[in-house]
Amino acid sequence: MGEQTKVSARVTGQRDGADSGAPPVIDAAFARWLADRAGQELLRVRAQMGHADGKALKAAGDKAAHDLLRAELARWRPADAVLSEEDEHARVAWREGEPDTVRPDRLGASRVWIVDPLDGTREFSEEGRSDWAVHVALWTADSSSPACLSAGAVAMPAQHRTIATDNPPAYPPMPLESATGGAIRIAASRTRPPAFVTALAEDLGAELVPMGSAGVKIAAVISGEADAYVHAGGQYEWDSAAPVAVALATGLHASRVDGSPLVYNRADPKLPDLVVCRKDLAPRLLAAIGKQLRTQ
Ligand SMILES: Nc1ncnc2c1ncn2[C@@H]1O[C@H](COP(=O)(O)O)[C@@H](OP(=O)(O)O)[C@H]1O
Ligand SMILES: [Mg+2]
Repeated sequence: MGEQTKVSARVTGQRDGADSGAPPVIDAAFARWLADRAGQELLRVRAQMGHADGKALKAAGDKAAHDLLRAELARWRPADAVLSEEDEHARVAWREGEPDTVRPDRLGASRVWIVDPLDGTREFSEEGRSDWAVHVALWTADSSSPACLSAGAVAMPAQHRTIATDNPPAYPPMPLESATGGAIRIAASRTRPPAFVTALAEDLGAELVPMGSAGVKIAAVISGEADAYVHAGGQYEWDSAAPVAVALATGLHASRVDGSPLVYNRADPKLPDLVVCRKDLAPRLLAAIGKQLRTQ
């Protein structure tokens, strides 16, 4: 009891000390703290620059959030590797047979932070839109967590909310409209939806809900505003790692569109498709997607 009290006091003390710069020691709470910090920085950049030059705003936001995440990870988790969308060589795949000198250090690491400093970059640059997010996930080689994602946080600062694995939202999401007879609501990209998504919606009698940011769409499934998120045609590990960590922690289904598992920290960071939904909906949705893929 005494030891327990001491540990909680230390953790609480560090959390309380966030203003003085000390973040939580527990990875999931640290992920939330970090995503929130980057989110506040993005709000500051947006307020300071305004929306007159969207291209400059996107570049400034990406850089500010990336620099903050990089600096805080180097300071508080110096032994861990990082895979970030904004790193120069992040999109380049390392292949068997290439010299070890070009192998990214994350491939031999046991702990890798997979971060997207600004997901929904396009929406960030558009005035009045709140569908953009900061993603912070921790991949751990020996983790018993699904997909080896041992922590994750998605901050949606313009919506004043953050979801994270330190306090995963309840399952199942409410309201269960599709489970009670309403049409299934499928969240999909506003600008690059899967080629088959309209035909899929027609087949299922589903309603499409266009939104920006993979994190925001998965958060919509977690909160019950949508029943599923379906994506195909291109994406990278950082676009889904953090929200998938939270979705899996709440008990939702998350997989590739062919039903195979999502795998992170691979040599090639491309992870072009996924589906996130309630477990009871997964068999029906995957069967309908399979039908579309076969007719493409
Ligand atoms: N066909 C594609 N190829 C590569 N990346 C894609 C893609 N479709 C979506 N994405 C990425 O997935 C994220 C969510 O997309 P969307 O908002 O369209 O749903 C975005 O990340 P970024 O904003 O971090 O670049 C976007 O770039
Ligand atoms: Mg992204």
